[in-house]
Amino acid sequence: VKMALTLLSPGFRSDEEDEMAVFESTAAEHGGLGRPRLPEISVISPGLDRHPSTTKVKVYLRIRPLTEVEKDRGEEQGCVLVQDEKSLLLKAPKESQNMRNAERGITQSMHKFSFSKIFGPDTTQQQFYEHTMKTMVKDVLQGENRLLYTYGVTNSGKTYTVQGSGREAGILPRALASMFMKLKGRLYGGMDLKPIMYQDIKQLDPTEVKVEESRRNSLLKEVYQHNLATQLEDVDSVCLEPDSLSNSGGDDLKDGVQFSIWVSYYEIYNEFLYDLLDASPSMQPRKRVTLRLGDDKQGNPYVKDLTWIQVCSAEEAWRVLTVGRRNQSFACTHLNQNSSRSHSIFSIRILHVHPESVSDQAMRISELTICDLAGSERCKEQRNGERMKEANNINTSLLTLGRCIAALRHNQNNRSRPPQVVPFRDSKLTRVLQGFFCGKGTSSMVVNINPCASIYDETLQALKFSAIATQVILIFTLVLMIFFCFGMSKALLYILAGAWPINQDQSGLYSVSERDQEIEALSAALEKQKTQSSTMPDTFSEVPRRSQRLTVNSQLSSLRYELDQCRVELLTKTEELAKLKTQLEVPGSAGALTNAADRKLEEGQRNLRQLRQDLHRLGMDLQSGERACCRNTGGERLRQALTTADETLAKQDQILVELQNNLLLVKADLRRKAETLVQTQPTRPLPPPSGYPSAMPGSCMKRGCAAAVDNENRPPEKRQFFHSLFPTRTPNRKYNTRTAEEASVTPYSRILRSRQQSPPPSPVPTPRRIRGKY
Ligand SMILES: Nc1ncnc2c1ncn2[C@@H]1O[C@H](COP(=O)(O)OP(=O)(O)OP(=O)(O)O)[C@@H](O)[C@H]1O
Repeated sequence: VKMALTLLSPGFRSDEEDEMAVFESTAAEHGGLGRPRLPEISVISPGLDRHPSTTKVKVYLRIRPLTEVEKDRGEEQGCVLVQDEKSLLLKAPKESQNMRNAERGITQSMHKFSFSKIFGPDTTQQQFYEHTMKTMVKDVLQGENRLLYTYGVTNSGKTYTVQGSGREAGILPRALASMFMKLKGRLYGGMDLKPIMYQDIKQLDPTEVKVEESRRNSLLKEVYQHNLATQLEDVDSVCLEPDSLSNSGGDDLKDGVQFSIWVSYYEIYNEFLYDLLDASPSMQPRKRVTLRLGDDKQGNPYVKDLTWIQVCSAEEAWRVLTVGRRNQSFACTHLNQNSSRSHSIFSIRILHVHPESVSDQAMRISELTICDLAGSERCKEQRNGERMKEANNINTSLLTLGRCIAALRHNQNNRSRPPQVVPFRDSKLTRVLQGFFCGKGTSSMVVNINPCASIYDETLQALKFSAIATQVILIFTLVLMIFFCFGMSKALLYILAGAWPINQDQSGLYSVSERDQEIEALSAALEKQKTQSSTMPDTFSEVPRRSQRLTVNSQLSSLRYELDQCRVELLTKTEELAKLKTQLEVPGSAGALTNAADRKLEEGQRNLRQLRQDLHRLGMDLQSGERACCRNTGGERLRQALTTADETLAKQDQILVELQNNLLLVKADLRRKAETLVQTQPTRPLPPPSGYPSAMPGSCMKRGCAAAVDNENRPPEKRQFFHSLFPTRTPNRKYNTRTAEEASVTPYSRILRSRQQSPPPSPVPTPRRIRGKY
């Protein structure tokens, strides 16, 4: 932590570092978590005053105390540690997602953030007002434009900060009270001058004045008619505590100038704009008329047909706000019973009137806008479809705001490069606030957080988001805006005439040469833009239609939300990585040593790579060898099976041959016996055995026929086939060449001989059957 603080101290930091989120390794070096690769703390600096004179965005942090309910629940709050008035340390609680990620080495478990000023849980409303809003009120009365917006997770104390609760008035009623206190005796009595459009003033005719009067009266009456609780008992008495009364007079106001105060109040709900001061009695809450955005001749955005009410005291102004609150969209979410589901924007316009002068030019207009943003909340936490849709829209517009601020910051930090398009048109919120980021005035951001451990992950995201909102210097973005709105020539005219619509402080920031450099850079950027625009659709002049925007479904919004969160995360990580890289560079002689070590390491790595390649090759060879071996083994098995089958077949063949030979012998024996019988009984010839061809008695052809039958019963082709397969087998011929004596001693011949006494057998079908089977 000490090292991190050292890094943050202005004396040790480069300009670039100031703009970037940085990391510092601390506890890891002392063996804290034992993860050497990731530093334990991420240090994120959202809005330090690098150049106090040019800083335009102040980022305040307010930590609210635990509510009674949260205390009863035993909520831990040790995860939020205020180190000093500008530094905050977040320590991930055990059960948080962040801690789980840290344990996996994906992120850090501790994050350090810096702010313009941190307000702890004990800060009173009065103290908060003194350090944030008080100067803004003064500036606005001097003719400046100021914006303050609150950002944070739902239930983090945004509405409490802006409006207050009970006797604890927030910055808005305090600002109103302070303003009217300062303007005592300096209010313009008439109602004939009214603010319109972006920042114009209209001279009303008597009829229009009457319309304005009746509108105002009916609105103020509503508080009594509907018995609306004003929430704050008596604005004047509550807000103006003794210390704020000191130096509250309007001594610094210009002589002879009178002031006419007008207020407006509207909300952006689900990307629709609603006038919260529309007092039409027939108006049903569900059938509210949506307001549209328009551009004036200079291209400045404004809310069309917005109700502006002239107020003559802080109390009147507060009543107007009370009526507006009645119309605002609230709902019960799982985190807040009375959660604002819309961004509410309360504007106070001050007309600086010279009663002596009849010319409008002599008049000036300034504005204080306080925007209570809806709370960011994870969509997946919402169980109700309507709440889910709201959360999507809230997150989308908040992230567009973040993208705009990031783009503005990028353009400021990279002036030599072509500027990024600032996506003001991507949401209603950024569109209506655009002026404050582009030259109309300055803005401040209040980040509200709830210290409960159970909401740690959301709080961390909100703080990371706020880290993008750093300094936005007006002049550069104003040049850009004029380029986009009026074109190059007019912008140059503005510059050359020295007629920037900026205040004294800002015009003193840049020298003529710096201005020239900017013009050159911008000219180059414009040229590039022109060439691009010839091939691409014009994204600047085409305003997306509302109907088109409405078609974006909630799933898409959710995805965009996730994506933008990832972008924020990526941005932070990239910056952290850059910082780490610079930290890893070793200076001097130690650097030479490390370089040598690095070279050796590289060499070792090369060798290792080579070894790995070799190993890989060997592995491949081994695999193919194994495959070949498998093939060989299979073939061997097959060969063995074939050999066995061959042997079996050979045995069968032998048996068959033996049987055939025996059969032939039997036949020959039979024939001999038949001949003997014929010789012994010449007058009574025996009939030939059945199955033989018709015997021709006494014919010698019968013997020849027997030889033919012998030949016929032999299967030479089959024997040839087996011979080719098993060349070592004994040729059958050997059996055929046996002598009659040899054959006569075979078992068959013995059987046949023993049968000589029995009736002649009928063996003829047997060889046929064997032959057929064979
Ligand atoms: N500084 C504080 N001191 C005491 N109580 C506070 C403080 N800040 C907030 N609270 C209390 O915390 C609760 C939530 O605050 P609040 O309604 O202002 O939150 P929120 O951020 O506006 O929520 P949402 O975005 O949902 O509207 C309220 O009960 C409020 O009174």
